[in-house]
Amino acid sequence: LLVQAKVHYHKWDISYKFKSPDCYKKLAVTINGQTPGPTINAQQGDTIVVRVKNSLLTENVAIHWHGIRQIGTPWFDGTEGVTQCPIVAGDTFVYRFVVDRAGTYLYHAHYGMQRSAGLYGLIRVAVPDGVVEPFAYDYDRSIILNDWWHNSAYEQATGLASIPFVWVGEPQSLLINGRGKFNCSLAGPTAVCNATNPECSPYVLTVVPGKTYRLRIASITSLSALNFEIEGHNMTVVEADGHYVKPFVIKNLNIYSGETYSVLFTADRDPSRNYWLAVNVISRKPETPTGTAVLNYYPNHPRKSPPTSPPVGPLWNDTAYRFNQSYAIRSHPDHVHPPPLTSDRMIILLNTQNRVDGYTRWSLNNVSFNMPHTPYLIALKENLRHVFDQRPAPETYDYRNYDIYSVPKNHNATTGTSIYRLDFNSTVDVILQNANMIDPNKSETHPWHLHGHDFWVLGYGPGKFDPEVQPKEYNLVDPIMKNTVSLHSYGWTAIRFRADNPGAWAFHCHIESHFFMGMGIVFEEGVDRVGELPTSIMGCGDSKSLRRP
Ligand SMILES: O=C1O[C@H]([C@@H](O)CO)C(O)=C1O
Repeated sequence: LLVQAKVHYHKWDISYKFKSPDCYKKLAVTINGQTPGPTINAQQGDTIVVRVKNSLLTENVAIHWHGIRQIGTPWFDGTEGVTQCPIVAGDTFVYRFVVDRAGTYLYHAHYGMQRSAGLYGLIRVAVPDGVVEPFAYDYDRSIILNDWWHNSAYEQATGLASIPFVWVGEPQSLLINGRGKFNCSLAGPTAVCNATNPECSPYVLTVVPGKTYRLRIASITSLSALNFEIEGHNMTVVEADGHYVKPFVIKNLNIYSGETYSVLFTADRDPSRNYWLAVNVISRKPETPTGTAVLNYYPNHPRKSPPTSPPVGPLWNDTAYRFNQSYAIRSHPDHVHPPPLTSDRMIILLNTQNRVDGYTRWSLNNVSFNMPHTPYLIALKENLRHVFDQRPAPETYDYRNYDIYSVPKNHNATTGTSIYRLDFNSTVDVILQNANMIDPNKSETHPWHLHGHDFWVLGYGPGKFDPEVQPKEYNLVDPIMKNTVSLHSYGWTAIRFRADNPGAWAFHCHIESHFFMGMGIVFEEGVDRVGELPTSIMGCGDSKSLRRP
């Protein structure tokens, strides 16, 4: 039987609109007038075509399809500066790619700090007809989590790139499916804040007593690590970043920016009342109120407030709690993709906060990433060698002598444009090593996202990674595959992947401001195998002359 893969056509108009997702009116980047944008629904093997019209008037845009590997279409990854030139104001750009694996994914802006302005949404890919998932449920629902600021992404970016440095600070609100609640009495005299605006009425998830729900939960926060809890209901985790998980039961879920999970829960509590869905900030000292939505037991009134106060989540600084949930995630026994038992290369990346010429930056092995504005993919394929530093980026750091628990002895670093060139089809290990920041007694959590691949998560641990010791404890039996993984405070995380997808791929901290401040690198593999680049990705920097109509 030949099953015809479908092609889904979407027409998106990107524009600024006044929005009040948390009751406070501000400018947001919207898709067809909405933030979050429309959900893309498809089936494994389908093709997605998105015709993006940039109607921002004075601002460029690019859209990344987060978790979609872009096999054979590295030019449609949507990463400005790496895989394409920005889509300039007034232009239309067509993305076309295959969603080759069922699961829950995201899309979002990948240009400057634009994502923080509201351009984001979900991609839900169903299994092929006749394929049965390793768990059962009655209904399938989505939850997209975000953090929200009242100043603009421009103001934030300018502060981060200024001397003196102006940090973005904690978000004003946490949003569940694009809705939050700011306390309007705290809004300044010139602000427009209306607590009864229907745009900021809480999201309501209505459930039928006795039924089991699959919740696809995604976090697209700009800064915050979150903890998600359904008051009074345990959850069973079954999927992470598009891979089936050995089911495990939790009271609440730690979710880092760029991660997606599916959890199951059954509406089996006292049906005479409603309950809270709650998100709380973890791993940074919370200054943002709990984000809430309503779990509405049918037939109670959806606006009937739960009689309790919302869950407050775990202690924000309980690092052991977060490590333990990370350790608990294993591949589903019937869906293990065993990793190669050895690797060809080990890259160790020390993550530090630094100063470069007085600016506050983040670095890997003392190099802070500076994106050239001729995209790497074009520079590599067309052999434009002057576009970026051709010397290899640093492979490791002085791990024998570096004290990860102290403020750096010398916090000065340099900026760089060099990349990591990988042998095609080789197996690569990357060790992320966390450390103390410039201020004493401070090491934050960083969610790292790899484009173009899934990786095996071989291990996490507190303290310093020693290449002679920790690899002996890797999980080579049933490690989960992911595209985003957390690096915990003062800890290390080890991942392994096959460099089998020709292209140029970003690997970076998913905290919007941290990537902006240089916390990322680029991998290249098999670029000689990349087919002819579409000229639609060209036109900026040194690719100007390459763009043909
Ligand atoms: O990059 C950052 O800067 C601040 C702080 O270190 C200085 O204000 C913070 O928490 C970051 O993650």
